[in-house]
Amino acid sequence: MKPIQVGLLGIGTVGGGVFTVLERNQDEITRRAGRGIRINTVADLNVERAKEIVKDRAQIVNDARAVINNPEIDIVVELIGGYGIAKDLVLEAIAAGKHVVTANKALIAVHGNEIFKAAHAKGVMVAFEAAVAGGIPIIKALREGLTANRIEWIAGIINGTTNFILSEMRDKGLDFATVLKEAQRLGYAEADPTFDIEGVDAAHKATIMSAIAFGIPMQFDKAHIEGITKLAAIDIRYAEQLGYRIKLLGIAKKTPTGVELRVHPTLIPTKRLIANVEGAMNAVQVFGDAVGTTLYYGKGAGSEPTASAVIADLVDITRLLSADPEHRVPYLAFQPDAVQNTPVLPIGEITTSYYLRMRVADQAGVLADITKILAAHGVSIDALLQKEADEGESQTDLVALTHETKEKNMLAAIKEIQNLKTVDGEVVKIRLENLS
Ligand SMILES: NC(=O)c1ccc[n+]([C@@H]2O[C@H](COP(=O)([O-])OP(=O)(O)OC[C@H]3O[C@@H](n4cnc5c(N)ncnc54)[C@H](O)[C@@H]3O)[C@@H](O)[C@H]2O)c1
Ligand SMILES: N[C@@H](CCO)C(=O)O
Ligand code: NA
Repeated sequence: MKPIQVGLLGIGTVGGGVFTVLERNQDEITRRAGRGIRINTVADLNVERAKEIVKDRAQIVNDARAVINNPEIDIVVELIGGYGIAKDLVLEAIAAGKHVVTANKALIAVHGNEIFKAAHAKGVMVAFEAAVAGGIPIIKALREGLTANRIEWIAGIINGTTNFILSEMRDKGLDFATVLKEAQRLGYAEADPTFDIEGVDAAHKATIMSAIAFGIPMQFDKAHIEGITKLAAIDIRYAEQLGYRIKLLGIAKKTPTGVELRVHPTLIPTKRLIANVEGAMNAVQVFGDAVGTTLYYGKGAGSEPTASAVIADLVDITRLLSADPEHRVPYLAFQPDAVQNTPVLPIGEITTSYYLRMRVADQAGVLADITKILAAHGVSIDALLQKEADEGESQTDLVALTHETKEKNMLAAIKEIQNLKTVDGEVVKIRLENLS
């Protein structure tokens, strides 16, 4: 089948990521979508910069309307940002019968009601997973995974810039202005960083989540918004002493009389998982009456993490356009004819790190014998812990952490180590995963 044709409006940070990831993973994405997804045309005011990424693999134009008016294009992806020209272009794309994907939280939070009305009238889809918490699939979780629940509340660290500022101020004692500059340098901040530090960006995202969780229109103008600019370092320290951490939270809560929609610095008990979300990471905690608490964590910004969410929307739309139910909701997430017979590896072939504990003679040369055996099997040591032998004992515990190695190499090394006269009994082996 002919690939679905996509027009990309804006190839900056996110657009560049979309182009790159779509190309890099095109085989896997096609196996999931049931159809190729091809960027037909890219529109950007900066054609020269666009060329550096696109080369000759798609058409490049400087006029976004040339994309919207192109009858070949099925889906328009808006990655320009802001509520100005982006709003006009999205409405025009809808009027032209295109499905729309956007990462633009400001646009959806402020003009979403109008946009959805137009899309409904035209029978087209508008998807915006990238607009909230970037790469974290929180829209999908709320819209699909949690549909059995009455959602009672949502609380999220949904602005990476401010979380980075608060973490760095606390851990390194740096001042606000220095850390904000660093956040801008790292590309976390909005074009206008007051949106980040004054809580506006978080309020855009909280507004979108409240609408999806409670089935209400977007009401950004009703959100209560406080940023972190008035937060004093002394209060961060006092809160720590009392067992709390201060985070900028976006909160949406259903009450019998209405919905709370608010963004402000908030004390959270330090022992909560979400209190330990540091740096530019995002996390959203959702409480549903049936499921209880669920927590979603990941990168809320950046080129490829955000592209990950944009492309997921492209796959969703491509699947939904399929006439055949089996292709719309593939049982194994990959299309039935694209499931591959990749083998599950026997345990000897897996790769991991290890914690090893052995009982060894407390004498010179033992450690050298053991490290020699490990090296001969290609196992390298990450850390060693050798306890002093207890009073009157001739043996002691030796504990080692290894770098990653194949299990069969580890087992061969352990067998030889156990054969050493200076090693007593079996080597205790526990696998270690860094999960970073
Ligand atoms: N950067 C992130 O981490 C991130 C994360 C989540 C959501 N978003 C959202 O994604 C959107 C894009 O953000 P970005 O960081 O990629 O911005 P960016 O500034 O890097 O890219 C925007 C691109 O649009 C182009 N552009 C501007 N006006 C145009 C016009 N009239 N026609 C065609 N092209 C035009 C610019 O030349 C630029 O290349 C924004 O809505 C932003 O809020 C960004
Ligand atoms: N400026 C935003 C980018 C992602 O939406 C942030 O810091 O989280
Ligand atoms: Na998301």
